[in-house]
Amino acid sequence: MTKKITIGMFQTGGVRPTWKMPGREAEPNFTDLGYWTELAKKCEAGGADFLFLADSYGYPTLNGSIIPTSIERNVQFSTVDAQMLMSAMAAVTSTLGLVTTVSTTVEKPPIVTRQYRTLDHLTKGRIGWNIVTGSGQAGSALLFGEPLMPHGDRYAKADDHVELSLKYWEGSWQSDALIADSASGTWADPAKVHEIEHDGPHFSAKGVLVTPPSPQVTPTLFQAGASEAGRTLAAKYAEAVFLAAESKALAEQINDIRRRAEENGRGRDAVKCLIAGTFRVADTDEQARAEHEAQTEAVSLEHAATLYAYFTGIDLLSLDFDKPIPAAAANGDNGRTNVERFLGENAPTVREILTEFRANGVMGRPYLGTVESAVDQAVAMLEETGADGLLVQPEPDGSHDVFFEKVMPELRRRGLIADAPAGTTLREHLFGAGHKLLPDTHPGARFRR
Ligand SMILES: Cc1cc2nc3c(=O)[nH]c(=O)nc-3n(C[C@H](O)[C@H](O)[C@H](O)COP(=O)(O)O)c2cc1C
Repeated sequence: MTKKITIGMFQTGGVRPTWKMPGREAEPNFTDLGYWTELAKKCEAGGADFLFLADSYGYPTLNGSIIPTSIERNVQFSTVDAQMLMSAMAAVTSTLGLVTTVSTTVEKPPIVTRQYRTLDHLTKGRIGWNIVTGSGQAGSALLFGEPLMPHGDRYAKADDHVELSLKYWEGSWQSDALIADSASGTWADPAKVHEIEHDGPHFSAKGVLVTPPSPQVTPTLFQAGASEAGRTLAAKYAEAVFLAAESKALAEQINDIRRRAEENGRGRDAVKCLIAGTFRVADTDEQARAEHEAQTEAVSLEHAATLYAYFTGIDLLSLDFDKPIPAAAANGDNGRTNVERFLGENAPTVREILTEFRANGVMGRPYLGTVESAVDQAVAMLEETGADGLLVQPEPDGSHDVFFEKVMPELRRRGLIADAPAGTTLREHLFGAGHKLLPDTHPGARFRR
């Protein structure tokens, strides 16, 4: 492989696993600002293109109540608000892209557009929005006191949300509307600041985004959620997608997104496809395997089932372990990616799904072995799937230390990493210097005045 790859670092706003590691309990954790600023500094020093903080209001529920294991073992449970961390991380970095999630099901366009525009200013163009309809939907719906929205409606709402958000970002201000002339006391030209109008199936508005244009105008748009409807949304709006599955399924998803992006007039390369990558390296292949097995052993069946219920609303423990998920259980309105992943011709049994979730969660099999062999596996995965880069998962203690100390130098040695991220904005890191704004082929461009 010769092309340069994009490297994003994955974290959640959740608890760092050191709380349950004897001797490490007292280390700074997710409620310490210093933990987050150090993390951002390390990612920048290590040469990553961006740091992504996943986020959701959801938590694991079944039958209308939180699952006690979630609370007791902290399975997708305690987090802080990831977006609140972004400006602190921006203050201690100067090139690192910063990406976080806001769900289109939960937050409204005027809030989302103002938040991300503010962050785009504060980061000088390094912010990205991960658009999701939201994992842990059942919990999120209960929390907000709303019925669980049908899956298709959630994605229709997401489409409407993004369209209105793009109108605010691209259509409110002409690029030369801001005057800020102290002599005449003129802030902005009223003829060049526009009230946008929107009358969609889920959102209606007539208004102005009052925050002036920021370096990227529209933040770099990411998307996660690989169901059929999720891929449709990605092919229409996303500039980068986060994906996690087995190699064959990933190749199909990536090909599908690229084909649809092309059909939408955006071109096959308009969407950077980034795959979740977990590295588990040790001095020998055997040692890496043994360590991974020991970590898997430490995950109980209840833990794995709680995690699965969070993403899908399905209680695997109530099903026949020796059969695949029955069709009746598979048709729910929670997240679909981790249901669709285990259906079809060679569908695994419930027992096999639980085994997979104990070992690898939603992120797929790790690249396991010595540094060289783990990087070989990652490169093979990139080649087989045609992906553009990796979204690197944390290590068992929640850090990325081994990745930056060992894996990144090996990727560099193989010529897969650029010397430094391109340009100054996140969009340029992904698409090259000069690509600060949405391209003209993006649907958001038609709202420009
Ligand atoms: C690498 C990766 C990161 C993700 N990050 C988030 C996130 O931060 N918040 C969230 O709600 N969903 C996230 N998701 C996607 C959810 O799993 C998805 O929104 C959910 O499954 C619903 O979409 P679906 O029905 O298309 O699966 C992520 C997925 C992947 C693969």
